[in-house]
Amino acid sequence: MARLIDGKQLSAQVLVEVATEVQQLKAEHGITPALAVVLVGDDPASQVYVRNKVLRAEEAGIRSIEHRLEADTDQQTLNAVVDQLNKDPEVHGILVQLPLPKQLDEAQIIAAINPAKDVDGFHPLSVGALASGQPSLVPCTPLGCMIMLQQIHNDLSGKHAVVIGRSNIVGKPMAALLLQANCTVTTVHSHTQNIEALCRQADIVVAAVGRPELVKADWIKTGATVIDVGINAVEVDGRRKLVGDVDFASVEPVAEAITPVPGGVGPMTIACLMKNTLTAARAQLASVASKDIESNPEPTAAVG
Ligand SMILES: Nc1nc(=O)c2c([nH]1)NC[C@@H]1CN(c3ccc(C(=O)N[C@@H](CCC(=O)O)C(=O)O)cc3)C=[N+]21
Repeated sequence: MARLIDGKQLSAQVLVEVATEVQQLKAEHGITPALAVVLVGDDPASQVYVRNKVLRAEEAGIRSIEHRLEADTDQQTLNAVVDQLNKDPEVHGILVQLPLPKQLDEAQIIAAINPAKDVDGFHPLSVGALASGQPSLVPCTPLGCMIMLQQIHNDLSGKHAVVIGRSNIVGKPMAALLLQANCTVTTVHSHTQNIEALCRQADIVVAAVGRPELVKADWIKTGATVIDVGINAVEVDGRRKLVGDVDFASVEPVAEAITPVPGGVGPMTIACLMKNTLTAARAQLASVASKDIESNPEPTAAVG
């Protein structure tokens, strides 16, 4: 029996920590961290995400702002919304829900977000900072996965981690974080030969491809840790149900530890979004303070 890494419980712990620090920021500086979410159209996965996000923000004491735009919104209109949020000193985090309707240029919008408010960690500056080991806002899902892994491994040094999938939002930043934690990292994807054999060498498998129950028991080394990022809606006997990228029933007996779906990585993603909003609010406070010092320098002592 594998140890179950309970994302519901662990995310609740993360949220309590965030809530405590949010209260501190309010008490000491009179600042309420605020997170703005921009949702264009009505993608069903994004709807679930927005609903859960509003609930968790409330629990954390974070102010939450929603901008819902029509599915046929044009680039200029979306840019104007982002620009207004960029300039608003009372907004600390901005998240534009992906995927966007196809008339919109995702890369352009992401690059238009003020990097200081980039709580998704998708801005090119955030991506570059993570890749080069500079402090940055880290994408929420990979950050949540790292917190889950820390429950199982005190030290990830020297572990072989196989990341299945190379998306900008999960696979690539996940690989960067594992590398930062001194893992040996292999990223496998649709063009990889012998995926199963590579996975079987892994101490840690992170599955993030969006293919229902792709990873089977014979892909997994006995005693490996398995993190399942997939959230796939499938029909079983005419009912909609959520399954991961891992065939949980068959893999669970082989693994040392495994995350469930639902109740695994999903809730951690949302908790990390709150964590990033707090981090962004603090950094913005510090940056305002340093600008004040620049514009009002201490009078220099008269010499002589
Ligand atoms: N810019 C951007 N950043 C995102 O991070 C982002 C996005 N766009 N667009 C949509 C996807 C989807 N996503 C989810 C996160 C958590 C759950 C989640 O908490 N799921 C629950 C179950 C949800 C349910 O009740 O059905 C769970 O896994 O237990 C779901 C979906 C983040 N996304």
